[in-house]
Amino acid sequence: MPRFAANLSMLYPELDFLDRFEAAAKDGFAAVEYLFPYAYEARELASRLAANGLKQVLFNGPPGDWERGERGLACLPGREAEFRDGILKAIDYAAALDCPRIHVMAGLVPEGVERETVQPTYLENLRWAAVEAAKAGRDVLIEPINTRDIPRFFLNRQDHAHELVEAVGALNVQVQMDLYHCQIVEGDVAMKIRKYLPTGRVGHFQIAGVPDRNEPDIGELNHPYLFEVIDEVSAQCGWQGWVGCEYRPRRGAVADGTSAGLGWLRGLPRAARG
Ligand SMILES: O=C(O)C(=O)[C@@H](O)CO
Ligand SMILES: [Mg+2]
Repeated sequence: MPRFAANLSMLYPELDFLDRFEAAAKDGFAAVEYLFPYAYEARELASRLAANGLKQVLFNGPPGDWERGERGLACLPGREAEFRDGILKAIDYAAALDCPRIHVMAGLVPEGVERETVQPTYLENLRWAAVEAAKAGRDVLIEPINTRDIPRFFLNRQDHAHELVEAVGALNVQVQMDLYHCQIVEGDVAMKIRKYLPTGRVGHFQIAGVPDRNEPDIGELNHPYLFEVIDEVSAQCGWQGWVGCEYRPRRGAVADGTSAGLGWLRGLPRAARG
């Protein structure tokens, strides 16, 4: 089975953020990811990781003004200086948390502007981020996201993400393949895993039930089958990454907490949470 990381931005909403580390470890996770570390001192987060024997495997660069709806700066002409400051801050956090990857959110295509118009800005920003991250020994990830959840998001499809990674041409730029978004936008998920994982350009997976982003055993995707596909292809190509559990608990959220909804994980053959 693949190795699973708990997404602490979505799992354990019944707990304060800093208490979610212990909860994930108690549920058997060996790794965590979350959206943003910036509201906390890096040393506080590092001590939570260490106290609970957890690895940090992913977080996002600063997204711009999240409360006002911004979802990344990478494709926004005129925001390059802010983008660069954010990437440098993220690299500092990644060093302090010993986190190998940073997800750089693409941002929204401005109203009335064509996607192609902002692509040069996106590529230029990614190239710059790749160089800075490489100096610090980190990978930069880009993630196609569906437009039902984030209308006008610049990057929606796996093929576009892989074209952009090729265009940047840096070994430390990879695709964050979120199977939830992939199913909503384009489907044919198993074949896309088979197509893209052997390229060495997939840095991380994420999962959630489709369509409602709840536990992976709710909805239209057959995750045990997809995990077998990831296992089979990984065995052939040597992929050793993580699968982030990025869903909003439905089964356990109210009565018993997130743990009660983890039956899908406990039920997997040779369940590997770390
Ligand atoms: O929404 C997702 O999917 C993510 O992985 C986030 O990092 C983007 O907000
Ligand atoms: Mg995701």
